[in-house]
Amino acid sequence: MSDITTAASRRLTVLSGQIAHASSEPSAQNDSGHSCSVHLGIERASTSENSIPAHAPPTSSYERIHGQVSRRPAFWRKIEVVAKEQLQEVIYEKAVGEGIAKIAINRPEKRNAFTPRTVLEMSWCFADARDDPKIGAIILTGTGTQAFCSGGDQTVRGKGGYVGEDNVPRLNVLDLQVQIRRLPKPVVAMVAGFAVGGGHILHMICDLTIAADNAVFGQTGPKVGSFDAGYGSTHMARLIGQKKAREMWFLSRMYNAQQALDMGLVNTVVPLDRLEEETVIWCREMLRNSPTALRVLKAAMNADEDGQAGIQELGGNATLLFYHSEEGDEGRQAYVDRRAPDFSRFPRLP
Ligand SMILES: CC(C)(COP(=O)(O)OP(=O)(O)OC[C@H]1O[C@@H](n2cnc3c(N)ncnc32)[C@H](O)[C@@H]1OP(=O)(O)O)[C@@H](O)C(=O)NCCC(=O)NCCSC(=O)c1cc(O)c2ccccc2c1O
Repeated sequence: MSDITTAASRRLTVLSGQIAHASSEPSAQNDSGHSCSVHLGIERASTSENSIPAHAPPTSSYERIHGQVSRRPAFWRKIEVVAKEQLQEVIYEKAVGEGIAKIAINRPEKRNAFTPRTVLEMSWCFADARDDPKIGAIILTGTGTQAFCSGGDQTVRGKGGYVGEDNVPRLNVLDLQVQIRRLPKPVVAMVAGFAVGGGHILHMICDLTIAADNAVFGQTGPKVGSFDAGYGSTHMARLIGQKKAREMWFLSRMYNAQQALDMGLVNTVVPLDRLEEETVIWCREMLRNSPTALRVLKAAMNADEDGQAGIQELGGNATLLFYHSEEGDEGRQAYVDRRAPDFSRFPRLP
């Protein structure tokens, strides 16, 4: 696809989102029995001249079967204690009756800048969401509408990193980046306001980014004496291309939501007051799909970038699936039975 076509199709993503949400959509019964309007989850390739209204009847069996998810608001249950610790700088919630977790940096007075403690708390929440078999999608966000995250809190930055209660200087957000990447469930950044510095890197690490129309993106490191020469630069170059990545870091400018969409930094842009609604819809669409398919796809896309560490992650998925098979179990059972394994009944697939 040419750059022009790509940019045009990205614009259409915004447009079709607006059409879908602005139109008077049909009502449907949701899973809790309440009346709700529905979202046609399939983008139609169309121009603005001949666009099909989103409330038109489904045109294919695929659309009829898969096209709609509920757009009722999620109902969140707050979790105050994680890893036996009271959360102080993060709000952690799970949606009642559906597999979505939400982790929000809660330092709005600092534009959600993170300290080592914030990062540690996020890490506990991600670990909890990973281990909870009911959770299939995780939202990362910041509280308030002014910032997703403004990166490391510069007031606690010491010579060797950011300093917390234990006085040890850390760059522990790097471990968090790896944790999010390795997490075998989709992580969605829900961005309102500023996503800058280390906060910009966090959204890039997430699998998807839903941006509000007030979102602002940028790298500030070269202005504040910092840089991320890991995923923050190399993954960015894969996302938006070498020239744009160098521009973003070398000039340290800010970019609005439409510019971010045009660059391929975000997946879609929606009005601020519909940010959570749209993010939840994207999560619900993913939750309908095969968790194993999503898991292995994420690992494959990581493996393409992550060298041996990526192959290890992808290989771990192969082992996990193999353990579920009779062939894999025959080896284990033979060991336990103190006999030689008999793999003769398993086909040598072409
Ligand atoms: C984000 C802003 C552009 C917002 O500007 P705005 O005008 O809307 O708001 P204020 O500037 O008035 O901010 C309100 C309030 O918040 C405080 N604040 C904001 N951001 C931070 C921050 N990052 N650290 C500390 N405090 C912050 C601000 O001081 C105000 O407080 P008052 O007391 O005065 O009310 C703008 O705020 C801005 O530019 N912020 C700084 C962005 C930044 O440079 N971030 C750090 C980049 S470096 C980084 O994040 C980083 C972290 C790592 O852990 C790394 C690890 C490894 C390698 C690299 C790393 C790295 O680069």
